[in-house]
Amino acid sequence: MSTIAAFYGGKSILITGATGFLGKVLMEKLFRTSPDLKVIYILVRPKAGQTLQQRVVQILNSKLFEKVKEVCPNVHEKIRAVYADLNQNDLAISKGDMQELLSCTNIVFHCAATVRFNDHLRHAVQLNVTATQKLLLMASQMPKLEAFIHISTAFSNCNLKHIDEVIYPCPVEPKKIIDSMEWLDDAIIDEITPKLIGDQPNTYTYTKALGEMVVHQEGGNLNIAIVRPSIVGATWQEPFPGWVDNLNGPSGLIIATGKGFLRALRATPMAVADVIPVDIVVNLTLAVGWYTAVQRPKSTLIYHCTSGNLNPCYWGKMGFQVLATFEKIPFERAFRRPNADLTSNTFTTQYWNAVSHWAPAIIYDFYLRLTGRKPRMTKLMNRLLRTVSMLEYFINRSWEWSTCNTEMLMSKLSPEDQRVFNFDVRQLNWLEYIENYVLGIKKYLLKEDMAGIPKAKQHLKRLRNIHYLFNTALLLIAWRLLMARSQMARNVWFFIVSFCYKFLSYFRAPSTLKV
Ligand SMILES: CCCCCCCCCCCCCCCCCCCCCCCCCCCCCC(=O)SCCNC(=O)CCNC(=O)[C@H](O)C(C)(C)COP(=O)(O)OP(=O)(O)OC[C@H]1O[C@@H](n2cnc3c(N)ncnc32)[C@H](O)[C@@H]1OP(=O)(O)O
Ligand SMILES: NC(=O)C1=CN([C@@H]2O[C@H](COP(=O)(O)OP(=O)(O)OC[C@H]3O[C@@H](n4cnc5c(N)ncnc54)[C@H](OP(=O)(O)O)[C@@H]3O)[C@@H](O)[C@H]2O)C=CC1
Repeated sequence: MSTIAAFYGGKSILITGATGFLGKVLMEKLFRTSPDLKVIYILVRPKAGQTLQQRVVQILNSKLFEKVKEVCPNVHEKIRAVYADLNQNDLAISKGDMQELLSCTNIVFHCAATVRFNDHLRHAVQLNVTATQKLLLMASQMPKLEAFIHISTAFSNCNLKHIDEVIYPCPVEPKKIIDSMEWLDDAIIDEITPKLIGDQPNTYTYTKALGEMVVHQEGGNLNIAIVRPSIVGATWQEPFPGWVDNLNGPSGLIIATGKGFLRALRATPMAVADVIPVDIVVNLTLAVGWYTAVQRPKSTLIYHCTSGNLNPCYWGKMGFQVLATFEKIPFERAFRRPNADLTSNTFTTQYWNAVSHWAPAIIYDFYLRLTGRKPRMTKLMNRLLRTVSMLEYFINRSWEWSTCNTEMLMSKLSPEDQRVFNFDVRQLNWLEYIENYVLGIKKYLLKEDMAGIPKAKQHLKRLRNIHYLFNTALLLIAWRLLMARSQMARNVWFFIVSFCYKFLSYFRAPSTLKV
């Protein structure tokens, strides 16, 4: 019997961000391995016209939860969706709900965050810093609380090259930032944002670092731990390989490449692609929850959930494998054949942008206009290249994260727990993982049918022929223009033609003799 699974039995667990990518997988694993847990409270806001209950039903009816329904048929009775908006000062939790949460909660997993790199600083501070502060205040009033697990990111200190499992000081105190956001207007915040974030690449990593500092400063006597995952990718094994449901991290770019929109990327092939499967993050998080509650470490422990130092994969290899997978499992209705280059300098990037991105988009929009349709490709390309530019920072650098606490925790797990809550990234086979990732994107994100693969392959063949035809026509036109303008080109052409003629005559002569 798994000690960790048994630990969560009978517990009341509070999860923020449970409707997000990580939160859903966390909830799924909890229900699957500890079906006898008492209740999972999730802080949810209504979204996209759906009520809280509709959102919960949608999650429970998804493929991700199929196995859960087998082992925990009354799962819907064990989820309690609590109305909350972490952007509001009081988190918008009703008095009654608040009382229940305060008196019952045993474990808190704080996953909610804004993960957008370009979010306005005020909003990013509100969600990633102020909300964390408010949750800590709530946690300090929970008499039954055993552990508070805060999910941060391995990139919260990405301005450093080597990152230890410690909290690094922030140039400006989080409290001062929180206060200033209350009275500064948006225009002034926009103006000071670059100065405040300093050598951090965006408001996301900056506010996640502030969030950690808040945990450190305001955690008081709480039993807290911080988990820092790197780039969270599709599931590796559980509940099944390749599950993913949003465009974040590599997923969006894999789609853009598979559909033939993205044909070149400024990336360093030998930089480490520190991707970590979401089920590994969840397994570590649950093990951390157990260890923090049971062992009550004297200080706040930080756990790096990264792959680079134990089982590195590189962007070049990853890109190569992604492209190889498209040969076997192509996406439907591609714009062009998937084939992308990693470029390493600004000049070649601009060249490829002009030739491989803008030119086809402009030609296609011209064709759409000619056929009476609305042009859309240049707009899409604009958005894609803006997205790529935001991600470039992370695919042109490598970081070293120490993983002492994570390895220490692994050594404390029983063999059964090491199996059920496996977070040993050394066991991961990247080639297999990437193939399943691409397959997962096709099935769960793009919702494409596997039966359509032969047709998709046929479509790619047609695109390849069009490509060859287009290139041949272009070459002939260029050559014809050159011949018309340059005597030298004409001389070269006649030389080649007469050479070929002589060559052929030489072979024809003996064969005539034989006859
Ligand atoms: C040795 C030599 C070998 C050579 C080998 C050669 C082979 C070469 C082959 C190369 C091919 C390469 C194949 C592909 C391989 C994969 C490459 C992967 C690169 C991945 C890089 C990932 C880096 C991530 C780093 C993360 C570090 C931090 C980790 C965290 O802690 S946070 C979690 C990550 N967070 C995110 O990812 C958020 C990112 N999103 C945003 O910040 C924003 O959404 C935005 C991208 C800035 C855009 O914001 P906007 O305000 O402009 O718009 P909006 O958000 O409304 O979205 C607009 C539309 O764009 C869509 N979209 C959103 N996100 C993405 C995305 N990540 N990718 C693509 N598209 C995205 C969104 O859906 C909107 O679409 P619409 O609804 O249709 O309008
Ligand atoms: N994905 C990644 O690559 C990485 C993620 N992380 C960290 O993991 C955690 C989870 O990330 P991930 O699951 O990918 O992110 P998602 O964007 O998928 O999920 C974010 C969650 O936060 C919730 N949320 C956002 N704003 C509010 C709000 N105002 N009130 C209530 N809830 C809100 C969202 O709810 P709603 O559904 O209503 O929008 C959603 O449940 C974050 O802390 C992130 O920093 C760390 C490293 C990498």
